[in-house]
Amino acid sequence: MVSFPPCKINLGLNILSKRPDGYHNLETCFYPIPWTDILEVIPADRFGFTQTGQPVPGKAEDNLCIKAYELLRDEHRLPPVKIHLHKIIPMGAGLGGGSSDAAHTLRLLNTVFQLQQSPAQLAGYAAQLGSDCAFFTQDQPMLGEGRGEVLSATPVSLQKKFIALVKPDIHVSTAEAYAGITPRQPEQSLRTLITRYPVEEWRHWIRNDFEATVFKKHPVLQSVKEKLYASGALYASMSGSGAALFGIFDKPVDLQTSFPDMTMWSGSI
Ligand SMILES: C[C@](O)(CO)[C@H](O)COP(=O)(O)OP(=O)(O)OC[C@H]1O[C@@H](n2ccc(N)nc2=O)[C@H](O)[C@@H]1O
Ligand SMILES: Nc1ncnc2c1ncn2[C@@H]1O[C@H](COP(=O)(O)OP(=O)(O)OP(=O)(O)O)[C@@H](O)[C@H]1O
Repeated sequence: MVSFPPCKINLGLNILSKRPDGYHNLETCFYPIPWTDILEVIPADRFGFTQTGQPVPGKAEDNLCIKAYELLRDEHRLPPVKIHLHKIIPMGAGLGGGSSDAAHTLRLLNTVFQLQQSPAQLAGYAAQLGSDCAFFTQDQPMLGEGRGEVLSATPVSLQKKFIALVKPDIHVSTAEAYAGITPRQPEQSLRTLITRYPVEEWRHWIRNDFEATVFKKHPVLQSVKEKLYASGALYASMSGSGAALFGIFDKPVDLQTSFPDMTMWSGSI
């Protein structure tokens, strides 16, 4: 069985406090974007994992698809499977591609072996694999709190808007980005602001707390954000801990000439 794990953008990202377990409490709005990997899981005589597309850094056995399989195998005595991952979503981008692959491996296994796990149960497993993973057990925008795994519905919609994602050739380590942050409590919660104001006013109210430190280290990212606004974006921001940025437009734009050397995705959602 095949699925198409999407990526996410973060509409706002407040890093609220550092926790005793080393993680940070945050507040964000995850929004799914159909820039996808391709993932196949089939029952087999012995376990196998193959990977094409962009090479994933690290050892194959550390791939989050394998970690996801091992988690459910141990809990539900699963038989062997063959997993194939075709990697398209840029890595080190703040787009959560690895997290999405992990969550979608859980979802495929749930379907293929009829495990009857509810979305909430799958989200519980996903949270053991990474803070962003639980979101990818859902197919709709969600507010994320806690370390990102405490999810609640939000009416935010970007339907009829045009989205462009730009990934400069810079890799940002999530752990390193968190290490550079001084947490803060915003005056008003993202949950309130994001529904109170229209997209064109978000730039005055909604921010990504990673931008200050990550832009300082990689000034080209600041210039990409400025170019997105200069091209007519209603709102532009870095996603997660970077290095991808996105712009939200009210009509299709051709940004290929503005960002000739960068990996891009654009479309309506
Ligand atoms: C930046 C975001 O993409 C925003 O959605 C996420 O918070 C990142 O989530 P993720 O990649 O799933 O992160 P994890 O794999 O759980 O953690 C990687 C590292 O990031 C840091 N980390 C992550 C999430 C969080 N809420 N607080 C943290 O401090 C920790 O140092 C952790 O060791
Ligand atoms: N299936 C996978 N796809 C991508 N990366 C994977 C995968 N499995 C393990 N990884 C490891 O996770 C690292 C981060 O990948 P990912 O694409 O999730 O980063 P990201 O876009 O910065 O996401 P996030 O914002 O969730 O940290 C990779 O550099 C790689 O070492």
